[in-house]
Amino acid sequence: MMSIFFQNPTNYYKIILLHIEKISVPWSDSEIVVTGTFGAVKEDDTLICYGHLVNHPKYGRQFAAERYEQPAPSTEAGLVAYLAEKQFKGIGPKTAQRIVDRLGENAITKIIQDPTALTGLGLPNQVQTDLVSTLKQTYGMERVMLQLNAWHIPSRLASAIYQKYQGETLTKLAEDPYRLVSDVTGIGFRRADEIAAAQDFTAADPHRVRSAIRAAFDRLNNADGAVYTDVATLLPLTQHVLSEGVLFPVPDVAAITAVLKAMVQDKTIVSEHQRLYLTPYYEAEWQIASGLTKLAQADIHADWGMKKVAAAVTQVAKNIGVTYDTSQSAALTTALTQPVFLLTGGPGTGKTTVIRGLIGAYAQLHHVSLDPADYTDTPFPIQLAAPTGRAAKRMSELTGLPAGTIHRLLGLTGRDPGEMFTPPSPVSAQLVIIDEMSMVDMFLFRQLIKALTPGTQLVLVGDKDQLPSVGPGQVFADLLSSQTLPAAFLTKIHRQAAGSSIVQMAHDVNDGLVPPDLFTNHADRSFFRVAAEQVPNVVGQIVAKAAKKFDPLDIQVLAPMYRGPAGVTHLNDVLQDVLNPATPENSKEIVVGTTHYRIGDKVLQLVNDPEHNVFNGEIGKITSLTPAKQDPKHQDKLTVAYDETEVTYDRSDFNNITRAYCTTIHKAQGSEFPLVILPVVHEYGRMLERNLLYTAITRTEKLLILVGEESAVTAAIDRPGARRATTLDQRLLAQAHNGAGQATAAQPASDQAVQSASPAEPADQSASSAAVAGTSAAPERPAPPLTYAMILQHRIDPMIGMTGVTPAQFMPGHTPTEQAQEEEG
Ligand SMILES: Nc1ncnc2c1ncn2[C@@H]1O[C@H](COP(=O)(O)OP(=O)(O)OP(=O)(O)O)[C@@H](O)[C@H]1O
Repeated sequence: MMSIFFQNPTNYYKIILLHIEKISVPWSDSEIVVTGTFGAVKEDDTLICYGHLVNHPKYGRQFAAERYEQPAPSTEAGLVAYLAEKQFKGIGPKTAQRIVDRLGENAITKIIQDPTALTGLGLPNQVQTDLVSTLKQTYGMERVMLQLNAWHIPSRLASAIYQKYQGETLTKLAEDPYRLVSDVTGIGFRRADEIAAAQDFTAADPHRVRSAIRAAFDRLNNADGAVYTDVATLLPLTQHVLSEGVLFPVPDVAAITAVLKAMVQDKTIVSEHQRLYLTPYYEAEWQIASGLTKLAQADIHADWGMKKVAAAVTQVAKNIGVTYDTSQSAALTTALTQPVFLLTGGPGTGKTTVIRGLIGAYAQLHHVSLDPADYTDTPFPIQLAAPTGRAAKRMSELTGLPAGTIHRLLGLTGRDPGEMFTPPSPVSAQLVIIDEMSMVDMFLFRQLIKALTPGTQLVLVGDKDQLPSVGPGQVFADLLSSQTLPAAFLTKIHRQAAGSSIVQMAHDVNDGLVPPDLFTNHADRSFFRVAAEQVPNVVGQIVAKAAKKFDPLDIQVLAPMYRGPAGVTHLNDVLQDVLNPATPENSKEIVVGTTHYRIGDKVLQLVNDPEHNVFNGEIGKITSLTPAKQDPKHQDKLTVAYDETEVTYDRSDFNNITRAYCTTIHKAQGSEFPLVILPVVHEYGRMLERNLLYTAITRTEKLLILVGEESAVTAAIDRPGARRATTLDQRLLAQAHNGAGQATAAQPASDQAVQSASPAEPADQSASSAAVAGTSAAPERPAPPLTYAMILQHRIDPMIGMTGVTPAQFMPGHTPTEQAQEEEG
């Protein structure tokens, strides 16, 4: 028996008062409040709930059910009574008895699966239709929820699954439980594997192997930023994924290879010259290359003659008050006259100064006003954008013009992964300038390119040596290394004139040099030699002292990773105690996992949220906080003040923020801070790479304090970051070799990039299965020496991790017997 206090019809969350028959936790009352996700339960139902006792701030002790079971009517009499209930209109005890006599104890399942099972029982049509639909709506869902519970799927995920597949849930999961991995956020290969095991799937079931191959790609694409892989890397990784599902033995290589071939055949995977791509990645590269080539070949009506351009540059230099150096002037001239232009350079080389000049000279040459007030009805002709909110804000401050995130420019929310695969809103601008290009991943860049119309000028600015994007690809580095687009590499340091030794140090580190004075203290930088275990304590002391001189928002500790004693999480614990300790005056807290938030805490926004005008990378301060027990609606709430906005978060949004006394170096990209404190210890392991150190150093505006082990710093400088496995540079070269006509042909309206790539990459798809099989139907197109050499230089040994596997195993028609013969022979 129960009373339902509350139910949310959209996610099946319910609060129920249950009369207790039996309970296994200490409880003295005869009733208990239970919360959780429940199917269509009724007041006289019996439920078995699994979960734990919790202490609700207002309502006290309750039982939080993680899953539940509902014993189905287990006797014919129970079933008759159930079907005779008033919810089934037109069915009384006699009709119910007839149904059960005909269909037996499994009557409900039989009716749901095949409504014609009721034919011949003399039920009026309307009664029959109502019965089937009520059973499907209620018992159908209930049955699904029960089954999902039986597979130990937590209620939250169970309701997400039901919402996705509705009445077809069990049929779809019987066919292929692995579809959950791509269809429902929060379900990975291992959980799908458990459902498969419960349904008697076999270890080498093609759905299972296919899903493991996708999971292996997913790890390579997202953890390593790779766009493609090869058989020798993919097979052992797939085996590793398969071995994580402890319920099955690991299938042999032949079974995996067979599925891999099938995936190539059905175009889930593209195989080209021994490289394997998930098709969307392959297509994205071609679409970027052909879209960019089209932009680069469009007429931008910039044929004023060099004299006029030079005059505009001179005028703008005068207005800004600089004398551009030779490469800066050349960069400006090219940017003004070319449809697509790339500008790269280290810190202080004048990238922003060139952008400012470009905007001024562009306005002069095109006779456009730079006053946003003149554009109330028409879009501003120059659009400035950057990948993070902070970088956009900086861009706006330095140029005096409006700037926003790329997401905002393209109308993307940042919340729905599907939006990267649907057409973006077109961008109506004459000139688009993107800063911090090294942070832009291939899918975001593809959306940008798709949103631009040929005739729009595009200027991409960044520092190619900084960390590549968090997402897959290394777009900016590839665009530059393809040498197919007009580009300028600024190398002369201008900021040094202001007396900064940090900028020079950054350039040295980037060149792989250990500056001789690296560990001596300067006015603007110092080094604290400490052992790894002392780092948290020493960083805490430095920050405590610095907080007397600096606004705590201007002090930024950076570390490469979250875990470990010198990792972001532990340093945040230490620094929160230093900068914002719990005191009797500041005792209100909201606890999220192991984090305790208090008023005054410095926090970082982790995702783009255009709705609230706050973006990934922005840092703010908690200004008010209401724990649930003090809120009239019993909800935890906290408000964060950012530079330009205030955002209130409730519990469902708490994952969007984290403490920011210390942040990862990746998250700090696109931002600069007056004081940077940078621990560097061997504990960071393989993350200690040159471009990571370089990126961290270049976040500093005024003062840099390094803390840690000298040998860890020199080790990082000695270790250049690995090149990501991408082929965008080759695609651009192929487009460039094809000329204007081919570039247009290479991007048909339907975005059939795979087929469209044919002129440049003959028989891409027909070569596919052959390449997996180890032969190449398509002759290897000789790549220009620079790009090809780069790829060779970083090429992974194709047989790494393949002990006991021979290349012959990938030959057509290979069977284990053949392999045995080859080995014996
Ligand atoms: N040609 C020049 N003559 C004199 N000063 C210059 C020149 N170019 C740039 N500067 C100055 O050098 C400093 C750095 O320039 P700028 O900010 O444009 O570089 P940046 O490449 O954008 O640097 P960062 O990537 O670190 O932001 C600025 O103070 C700028 O005014």
